[in-house]
Order: sequence, then C-alpha cells, then structure tokens
Amino acid sequence: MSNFDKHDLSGFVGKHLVYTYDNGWNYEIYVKNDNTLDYRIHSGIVANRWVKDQQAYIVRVGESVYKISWTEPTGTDVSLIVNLGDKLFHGTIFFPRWVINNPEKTVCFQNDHIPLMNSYRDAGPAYPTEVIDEFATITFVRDCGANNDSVIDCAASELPKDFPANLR
Ligand SMILES: C=Cc1ccc(O)cc1
Repeated sequence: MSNFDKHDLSGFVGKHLVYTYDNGWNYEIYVKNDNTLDYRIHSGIVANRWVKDQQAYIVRVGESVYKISWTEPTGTDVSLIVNLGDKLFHGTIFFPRWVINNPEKTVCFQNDHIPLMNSYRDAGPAYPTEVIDEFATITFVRDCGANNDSVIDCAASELPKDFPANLR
C-alpha cells in the first residue's frame, strides 16, 4: 500500500512549470485546479498555440509524482507525467495526422476557435496517429495558487524576452 494520499492534489494544484522536451520543444503548463490546466507552447511544430481551461484527468501516482491526461478539440490526446521530486517530466502526445500535415491550423488562442478545431478534427485525416514520446527537463517551477488567470494570458510570442527570468 502507498503511504501517500492519492486523492490529495494540494502539492500540485497551482504549479506553473516551464520545460523543454528532449526533442527541443519548449512548453509551459499551469495546473489551474484539480481538473483544469492552461498551457502555452513556445517552440516546436505548434509554437505559439495557447489554451486556457482545458479539462483534464489529474491524478497523484507517487509522493510527488502526478499524471495529467486529456483529449483536445483538435483530436490530439496528451498524457504527461510530472515528477516534481526528481524534476523529471515525460510527455506522450498522440497527434492526429491532419495536425502533422498542417500544424499551422492549430496555432492560435484555441478558446476563440473551438468550433473550428472540432471541424478540423472531424474532417481529419485522423490516421496514422503520430506519437511523440519524450522526456523533458523542467527549467522553471513556481506556485501561483489555484484558478489564477494571470499565469498564462498571452501567446509565447508576446512574452518579455527574459521570460521566465522576469518572474523570479
Ligand atoms: C498538445 C498539447 C500539449 C500540451 C503540453 C504538453 O506538454 C504536451 C502537449
């Protein structure tokens, strides 16, 4: 039996993380509450895409290890492991084929374009799925409290040049 409370997400909710995948892609998430995240993409095939209020399954699987999983309006599925104790991160992204073919279609503030993303998802092609399975290095972490809408509120391209050093 585990000696931690798997239902206690208090060590995770409010966390703001910046991390770089081993393939060079730079991403950022904010764990808004126990079933919601915001994220922003700095580099990679969909750089400058950003999303608020994505509903997700968030579970605790170790003393300081958490897993976040969700499916997007685009049909992209994501599952992340965040190991805060070891500053270790692993992400698996299941991209539908249409995103790989035309990643630029998803580069936007998605919240303003949900019906469009759903229509792209439904038009496909969905297959073959492209699986990105990568470790990442956490380069920045801080606590911002729950339900803080100021943490991620613009595209990566609009951030100060010294981000995230400007937050320290
Ligand atoms: C497709 C979204 C997405 C968001 C965060 C992350 O680490 C991987 C994928």
